[in-house]
Amino acid sequence: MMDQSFITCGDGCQIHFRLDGANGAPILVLSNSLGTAMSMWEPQMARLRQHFRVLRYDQRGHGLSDCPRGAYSMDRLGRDVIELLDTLELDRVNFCGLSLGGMTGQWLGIRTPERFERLILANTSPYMGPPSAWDARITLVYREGLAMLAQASAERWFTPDFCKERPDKVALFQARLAGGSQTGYAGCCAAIRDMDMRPSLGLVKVPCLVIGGESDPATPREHSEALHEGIPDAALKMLPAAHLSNVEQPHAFTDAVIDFIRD
Ligand SMILES: O=C(O)CCC(=O)CC(=O)O
Repeated sequence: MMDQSFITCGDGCQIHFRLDGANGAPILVLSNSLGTAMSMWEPQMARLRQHFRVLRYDQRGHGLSDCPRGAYSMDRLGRDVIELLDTLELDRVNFCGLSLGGMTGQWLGIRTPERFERLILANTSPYMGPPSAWDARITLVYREGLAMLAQASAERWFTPDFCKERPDKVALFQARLAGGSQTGYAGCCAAIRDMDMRPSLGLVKVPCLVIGGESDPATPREHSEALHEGIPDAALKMLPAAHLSNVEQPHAFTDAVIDFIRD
């Protein structure tokens, strides 16, 4: 198996993945948010690869992974990870996901806790209703395209101070969003729309670190607190950031991940 390649999932969808770091080091899987791709983890990679064999993948509908038409589900996004681990013959791993990636992480913690040593659930939520808001976003994406979302998304992803200080980074993430697949973005919106993991959080029998953003308008503090309170073995760390806290606070985010897994 090459360090960068594709697996084919049970439904025929190809998932793009990449491995970095020393063979034999503990495995850390990184799962991206809506409208990004594995490149969102660049701020973490220099340090994470010193400690872990890092397995990044593009969520279906994003990056180089396939973008099947229609509504995706959290069940399907979770199975993508399990099929990736099975194909790479990885029995037990650590997992860190942000937002959509963290929702995938919750599904994994509920359904397949035996495959995970530790879970990091960043800037995420067990429920992001109302469903009508997601239907409206899906309609907008198909009607207007992803570039239309760039301004509003940047305002949820980054604080005003960060936008002033790092317009280059903000522009990069906006360009990546605009260059993504409408079909894939809309498919993942449907998975979030149909998700409600609140009743099942007690089944997450894996030690978790919940990371929240103090200024995150997409998944605000109460969402992080709901995870912290609902998952039996969870710690909470709030960072001074908006939604993409790993980009806005790269050092604090990376420290939190390394400290939690190596604890
Ligand atoms: O970021 C995600 O993965 C889902 C939450 C969301 O829609 C963030 C945003 O673009 O506002």
